[in-house]
Parts: sequence; C-alpha cells; structure tokens
Amino acid sequence: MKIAVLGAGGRMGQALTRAVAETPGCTVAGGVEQPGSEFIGKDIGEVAGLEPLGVTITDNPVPLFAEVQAVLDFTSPKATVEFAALSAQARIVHVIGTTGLSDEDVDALKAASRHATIIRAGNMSMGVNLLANLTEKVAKALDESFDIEIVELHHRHKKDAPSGTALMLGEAAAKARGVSLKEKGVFAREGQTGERGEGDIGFSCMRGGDVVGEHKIVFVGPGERIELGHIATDRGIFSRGAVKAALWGFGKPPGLYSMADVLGL
Ligand SMILES: NC(=O)C1=CN([C@@H]2O[C@H](COP(=O)(O)OP(=O)(O)OC[C@H]3O[C@@H](n4cnc5c(N)ncnc54)[C@H](OP(=O)(O)O)[C@@H]3O)[C@@H](O)[C@H]2O)C=CC1
Ligand SMILES: O=C(O)C1=N[C@H](C(=O)O)C[C@H](O)C1
Repeated sequence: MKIAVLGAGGRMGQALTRAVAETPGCTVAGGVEQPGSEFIGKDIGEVAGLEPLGVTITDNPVPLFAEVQAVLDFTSPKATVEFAALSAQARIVHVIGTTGLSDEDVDALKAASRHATIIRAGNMSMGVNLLANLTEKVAKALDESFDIEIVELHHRHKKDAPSGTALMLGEAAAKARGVSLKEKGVFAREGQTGERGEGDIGFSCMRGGDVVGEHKIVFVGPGERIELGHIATDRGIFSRGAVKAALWGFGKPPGLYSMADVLGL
C-alpha cells in the first residue's frame, strides 16, 4: 500500500514515516509540508531519523494524492479540511489525527467522506480507545451523584485545548449519561463560579515540557472516587494506530469511521 505523510516534518509526521517504513506491505510514497517549510526537498527518511528513503518532501500535494492509496494527516485543522477535499477527489483513504477541529471543520470532513474513506480519531492508540470504552461503561453504571472530571497534560507546543483525547473521553461519558457534551461540558473555571452544576463534565488542561500525553477521568462520588487513566510515553502508539487504520480502510466504502471501528471496540 502506497502511503503519503502529510505534515511530514512535524513531531507526529516523523513518527508516522517510521511507522509506515517498518510495516510490511506499506511504502512511504511521499510527504507534504507547507510552501516555505525548511523540510521541502529533504529526504523524508532522513527527516524521520532513518536511512534515506529516496522520497523528497513536497509542497504540492495534488500529484501525490493521485498516486497513493492513503494519506496520514496529523497537521492543523485548516490543512486537514483542505486535504480532505483532495482525498475526496482522489477517492482514497484519509486517516485524520488532527485535533482542535471546529464543528464547521467536522461538517467539511463529513462532506468529503461521501467520496473518501476517512478514519478520524482524537487519539489513535489502542490504550486510549479502550479507555474511552471503559469510561462509557463506568459512566453508565454510576448515577449523577458521581461528578465527572477529566484532566489532561501535554507538551508545551500543543496548540489546542482540551485535547482531542479529553474530548473523546468527555463524549464517551456524555453518551453514557444520555446528555450532550456541548451542554454539560465545563471548559473553564475562574472567580465566583458558583457551585458545581449537577451532571457537569469538567475539563482541566496542563501544558509543559515534553510530555507526550496524559489523561485521567475521575468519577468523584460521595465517600469514594474512581480514577481511570492513560499515559503515553512514545508517539509510536499513535503512528502505529494510524497505519493500522489505513490498512483497515483500504477497500472499505467511503464514509466517516472512527478508531473504535478499526479496533472493533
Ligand atoms: N489523534 C492522535 O492520535 C494524535 C493527534 N495529534 C494531533 O496531530 C496534530 C499535529 O501534532 P504534532 O505533530 O505534535 O504537531 P507539529 O506542529 O509538530 O506537526 C504538524 C506539522 O504539519 C505541518 N503543516 C501544517 N499545515 C500544513 C499544510 N497546509 N500542509 C502541509 N503540512 C502542514 C506543520 O508545518 P508548520 O510547522 O510549518 O506549520 C508541521 O510540520 C495536532 O492536532 C495534534 O493534536 C498528535 C498526536 C496523536
Ligand atoms: O498534540 C498532541 O501531542 C497530542 N494530541 C492528541 C490529543 O489532542 O489528544 C493525542 C495525544 O494526546 C497527543
């Protein structure tokens, strides 16, 4: 399977190149960065810390989309929406890990998924997708006397908050309770906030250093507390998940799929 890495020079881009290169049956067929990027014209293997792969990073995605069967996209919301239109034209598999998408961005992806096979998840690791599954089960078992709080910690370069993973966990809890996260999510607290609202789902975000990603979901009840969590120490868990998603999506009809679909959760 010929796969291109979008945002090939980024933290995840480099991890994705390594994951594709180490997967039997997969070839790194190209990489894309923005015009003006320091990575344009460089060998994608060398950028990822491997031996040269004989493939240079380009700022022109159009011919590449015509040549590959899948693209792995961990870039920015704006770029991802533009790339999704190209995936739809080329009718290929588009694996999206980009987080911080607006509702309008998600609508654009839905439109693109009429022709492209899109697999999108705020976290592509097996561990976090299992955690989301467990979160749903625990939230279903507990009543609203248990307050739900989600805490996340990421590296200093992260641009969006709460993380895509925290939102996934919040959505899982909201689904279990039959409520909308838009209505029950509390994303900031400062000053005279008043008492905690019944059924609120709270988010706290920390940023610092080189932390890959840590998440905790806490169910705080009267006299007891349940904590579920996940700690990522290596971006390989996300990149290997993305390659697994690309292989799973190959030959599937166009549509918008999740990592839970890929993992059968
Ligand atoms: N779902 C998951 O499992 C995971 C998701 N993520 C998400 O992936 C995204 C990227 O994270 P990370 O790798 O840390 O970020 P980086 O900033 O390190 O990488 C993003 C790369 O995409 C490039 N890029 C931006 N716009 C374009 C464009 N139009 N065309 C081509 N390349 C472009 C950036 O270039 P430039 O620097 O020039 O802007 C950069 O090299 C984030 O949204 C993050 O939250 C991260 C880890 C796991
Ligand atoms: O930006 C990151 O680094 C990460 N982003 C994803 C998110 O927003 O949850 C996944 C992971 O936590 C790392």
